[in-house]
Amino acid sequence: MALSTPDSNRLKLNAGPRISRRVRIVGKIRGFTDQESEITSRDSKPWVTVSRSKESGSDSSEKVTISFGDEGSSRKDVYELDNCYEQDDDNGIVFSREVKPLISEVLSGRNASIIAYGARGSGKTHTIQGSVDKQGLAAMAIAEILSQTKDVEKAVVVFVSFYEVFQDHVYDLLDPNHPEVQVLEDSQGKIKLKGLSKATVDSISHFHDLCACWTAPCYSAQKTPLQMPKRSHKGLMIRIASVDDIQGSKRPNVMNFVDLAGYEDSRRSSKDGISLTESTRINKSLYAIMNVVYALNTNEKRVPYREGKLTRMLQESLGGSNHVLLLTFLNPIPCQDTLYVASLASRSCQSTGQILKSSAMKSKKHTNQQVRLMGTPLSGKKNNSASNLTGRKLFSERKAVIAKQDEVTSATKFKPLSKNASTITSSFHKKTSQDKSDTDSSGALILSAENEIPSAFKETICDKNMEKDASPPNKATDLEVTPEVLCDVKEIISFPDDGTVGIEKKNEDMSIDKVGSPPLSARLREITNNLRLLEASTPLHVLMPKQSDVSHGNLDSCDIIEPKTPKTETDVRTLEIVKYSSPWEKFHTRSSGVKNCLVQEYLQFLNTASKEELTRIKGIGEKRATYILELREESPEPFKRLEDLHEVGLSAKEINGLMRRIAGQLFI
Ligand SMILES: Nc1ncnc2c1ncn2[C@@H]1O[C@H](COP(=O)(O)OP(=O)(O)OP(=O)(O)O)[C@@H](O)[C@H]1O
Repeated sequence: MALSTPDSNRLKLNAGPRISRRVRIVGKIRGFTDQESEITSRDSKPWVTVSRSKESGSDSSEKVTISFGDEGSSRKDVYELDNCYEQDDDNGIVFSREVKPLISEVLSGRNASIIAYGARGSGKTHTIQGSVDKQGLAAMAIAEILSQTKDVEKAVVVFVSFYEVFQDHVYDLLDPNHPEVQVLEDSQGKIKLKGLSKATVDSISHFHDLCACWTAPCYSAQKTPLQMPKRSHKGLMIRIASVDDIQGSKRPNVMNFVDLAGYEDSRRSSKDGISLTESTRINKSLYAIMNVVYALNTNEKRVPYREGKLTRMLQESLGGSNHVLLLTFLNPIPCQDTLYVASLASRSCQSTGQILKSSAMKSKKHTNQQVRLMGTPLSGKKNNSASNLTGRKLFSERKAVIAKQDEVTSATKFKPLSKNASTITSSFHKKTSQDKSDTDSSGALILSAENEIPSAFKETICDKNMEKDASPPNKATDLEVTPEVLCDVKEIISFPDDGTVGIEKKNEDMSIDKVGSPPLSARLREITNNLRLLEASTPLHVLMPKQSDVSHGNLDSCDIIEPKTPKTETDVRTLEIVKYSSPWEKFHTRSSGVKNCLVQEYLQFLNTASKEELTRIKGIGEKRATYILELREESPEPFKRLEDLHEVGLSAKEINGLMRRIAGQLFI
């Protein structure tokens, strides 16, 4: 439509360090509730602290770090965000600094989305929807839009739609019957929301009246009242169009407000008594959002919109030159879920699209290493302590495990999974009376299966010694050899006909221009790996013939003279020559290998076995087996690590017990 051109009236949202990232990630620490105020003494140190660089002050163009934990605690977890609003900052401040500039963008022809993400009870609803005595961001935005469009030349119409996404089904909240909304894609790839009502808004009081449906109980598609879903995503879609544009069937500009369901570790028994399956699904949809955020911020070629209904629905507002603001809400009192939420948000915040973009073009694997490095939490400044977070893939739930200093450390890797693309095209001709919105009746509906499975994080255990100093990711000490790096190492070995081991190709990736040049640690890593390979291919010592053999002029001795590579043990994972200092060490190392093998076999079994076979394993009953099959439908290989078994409700202790039983059975 373009109420004005996209480039006019540009706000400085992407200025400075954020230039290459599409999603701005901003924290907001919830204010204390009355109850919390009572139990928290005035003098006690806050659990969440925000550190700003001296130069930036409260300037929102500089990044901030947030840290969790007591001042005196030996463990302090520190994360970086684009900005963070503190407990006393009210909705008005967040609106004027973060949302208002986006309104100008929307009126300039772009779309914008404000997404509230956080643990349960972290203040998302209070900020987005508001409360009886405090206006939320959504209402403030409507008031501002109405005010800014009041006097424009062309008459402008503002429509609103309210919806709820519950268990991956979208419901129209404006319609009292709450019918299901279908998310369709036309032949041009445009998203159509079939069945989503819209209402024009001409005043803020009118908006408040309409808004009531946001908090009203939900009904099923069969029009029977459902128990109020406690954890669902709630959205407001504001569409702004000039009368001319409506007549010309131009698409309106959109501003979305999404109040996501609160994140809660699904292994904890929920207060609402919702089932594990439900809880896992909710979290999965949150991961879908975070995967999209990550992909956008790292300039991934493919953004996994299809991973969730909500991401699919918002697809057109999230990509391209549109703006996304991820408001990450933080509980002010110790909360494991908040740590997890902060770590995921921070991971997307640390990614530097520019570096990734150029390196990704040249070497995807190399890029993966960078993402892994960048996903490592920062070290605390105050006590200079390590703050290490167990990596986790985004599409399945993980408990936020904060490893202690000097304990096993993990780095993360962004691992794209591949799946064969397939596209099924079918015609969609039905246009029901329910179709109140954008559905194009003539459009062919493309039901394309996922071209890709969303990227995922994978845990990588690093060398323990490397972590003694939890250095920033680009320190040269990051020269650990992780399994992922080893994949690269294996790839660069070629075996020419002459039997020599060649090291080639990969160094080409290093010849990247200045802008996109990989960090020093990546280059050093590459060099070190190459050196290791050279070392592995070079005999440690050469067996020389005994003098006496030569002096006897025995022709056979020529065979002995030929230098031979000594028989050494090569670690298949690291391709390094392994020297064991004792039989115990050898036994210990090798039995770990056996253990890993068993784990892999077991995971493969879970990924492929039939229901009957699954139930033969102790600890997997009928219900769990059914759930495993359900998970396999959603993702063909849901179990990649033992920790993935948390998905089916097994605790770490139970997983351990299970593996012990399996190992024990081998000796029966
Ligand atoms: N800034 C604030 N000051 C004081 N109390 C607040 C503030 N923000 C939220 N609260 C209170 O905290 C509680 C949880 O807030 P809210 O319902 O907004 O959280 P939520 O993140 O939306 O929760 P859920 O994930 O369960 O939907 C409510 O009682 C709310 O009144």
